[in-house]
Amino acid sequence: MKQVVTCQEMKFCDSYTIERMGVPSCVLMERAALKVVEELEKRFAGEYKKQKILCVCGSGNNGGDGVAIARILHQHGCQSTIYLAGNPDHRTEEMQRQCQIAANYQVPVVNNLHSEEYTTIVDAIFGVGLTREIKGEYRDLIAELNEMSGWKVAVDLPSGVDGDTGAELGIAFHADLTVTFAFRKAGLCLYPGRKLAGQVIVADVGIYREDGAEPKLFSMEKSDLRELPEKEADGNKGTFGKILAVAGSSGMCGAAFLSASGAFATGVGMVKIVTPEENRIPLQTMLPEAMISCTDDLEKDFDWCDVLVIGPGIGMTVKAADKVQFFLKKAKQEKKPVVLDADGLNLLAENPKWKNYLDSHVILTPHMGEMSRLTGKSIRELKSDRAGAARALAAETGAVCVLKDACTVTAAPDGRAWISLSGNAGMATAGSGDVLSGVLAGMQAMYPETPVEEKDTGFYAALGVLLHGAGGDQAAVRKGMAGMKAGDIACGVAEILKEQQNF
Ligand SMILES: NC(=O)C1=CN([C@@H]2O[C@H](COP(=O)(O)OP(=O)(O)OC[C@H]3O[C@@H](n4cnc5c(N)ncnc54)[C@H](O)[C@@H]3O)[C@@H](O)[C@H]2O)[C@@H](O)CC1
Ligand SMILES: [K+]
Repeated sequence: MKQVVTCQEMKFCDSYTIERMGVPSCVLMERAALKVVEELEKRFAGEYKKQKILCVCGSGNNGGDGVAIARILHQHGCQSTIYLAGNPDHRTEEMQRQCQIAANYQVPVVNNLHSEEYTTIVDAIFGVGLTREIKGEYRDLIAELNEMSGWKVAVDLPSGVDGDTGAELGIAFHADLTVTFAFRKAGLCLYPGRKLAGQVIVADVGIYREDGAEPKLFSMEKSDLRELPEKEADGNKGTFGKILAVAGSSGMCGAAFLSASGAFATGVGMVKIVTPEENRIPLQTMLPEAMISCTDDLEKDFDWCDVLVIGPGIGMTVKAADKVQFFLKKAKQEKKPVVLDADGLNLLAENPKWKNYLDSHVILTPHMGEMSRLTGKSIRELKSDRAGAARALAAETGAVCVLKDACTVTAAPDGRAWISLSGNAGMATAGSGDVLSGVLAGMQAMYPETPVEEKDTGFYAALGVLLHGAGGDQAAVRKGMAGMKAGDIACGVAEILKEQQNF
């Protein structure tokens, strides 16, 4: 789990290091430039002298980094060239200093992008200082750079990417590699910024969080799966968790099957599916390991379980609504963990009073459409700030919000949020969310000894999202992104957990 920062937080860390700790700004810039040069030279390897590198620099400190990069490459014997964009009168003090040093070393400066064919283009136009939509000259410049051939490297952020939301502010540089400084910026984790950045390297330039501020935003990578608890050697099917999946309706038993499969993949002891009678035979045939309950004795089913999944394929009938309300109410009274998914969320949107049943024991798993119904906001608005939207719903309801999208954000009511870096486009397939609901329930069951009020439900949910994404990546390796189906994700989850075991 790594800290992720907003542009404002990054600027604060910069100025804290410079003003409070007394590290000169030009020292940080030199380190930043050296780190980018190191990455460039790794790639150039033996072909070093043949490289023709164009560093395109803006008038802020991102531009200063670019000029310093060109100068260091020049000193190393590379053919590097500077292109200066923007108004010279707007240059920061650091940028002016870098221009002067580069002039002292006679680093070539061009004012025509096409005076030569370049092997590498370095984008140092805007970094965390980008504040508004890119227009006019800068827009034309970035469009032209995107048309040029050569390896594309962005300094700190691809110019045009909003470092907080990942949005493209008018236009953005399309990078193959982004070397970002000190911390990954949120906009490099969220789409489209994540795609525009290419490979991301976080470089240590000597800027740390030393002000004692609590980090609030994190990225989750596959290596974080080591946080998963080990399976107790002396456990039994009772201690490994009993999941109740309130799922499926007439003609919709697949959702129940997939949700239960997701739960089983995480290693839970038992799964019982509460579903209409007509689903009994298909479910028992497909998944004989699951117990099926088709009675109206909901009280008994509730008492049996440790964790509930409510909603996959349940439909929007009055009967379904009664069931959802019953289980939500009981879970609130008895503090049992709940994953509320799919039609469970649509029913919640239709019954806003049910928000009284929500608390930190509940995980809401809306996709963008369900989130739009729950909040009344348009999908466009939600997509413009995914982390903000997830946090707002968590704060409003007191529940954990897993906002599902190409990059899923999990937010806890206390303001912490986690962005998952696992997963792939092949997971945008029917039933993928049903599997996730079961995986999330399984994650909550992995900590049977911890009372629900002490459980870090948000973090476990974020781990579950990461695991589901890693399972999807595994499925893509085996079946391909086009051919993989939701059931393959559940198998992938089991395989990932197998990798974690020392067996
Ligand atoms: N000493 C420091 O503070 C360090 C800064 N570093 C670099 O400095 C960058 C931040 O520098 P700055 O704060 O100067 O910001 P930037 O260099 O990112 O850009 C700021 C400039 O762009 C202008 N601008 C913003 N949006 C615009 C738009 N849409 N169209 C036209 N002009 C626009 C601003 O008015 C300002 O002149 C970081 O991303 C990083 O690359 C690194 O060298 C590490 C140390
Ligand atoms: K840049």
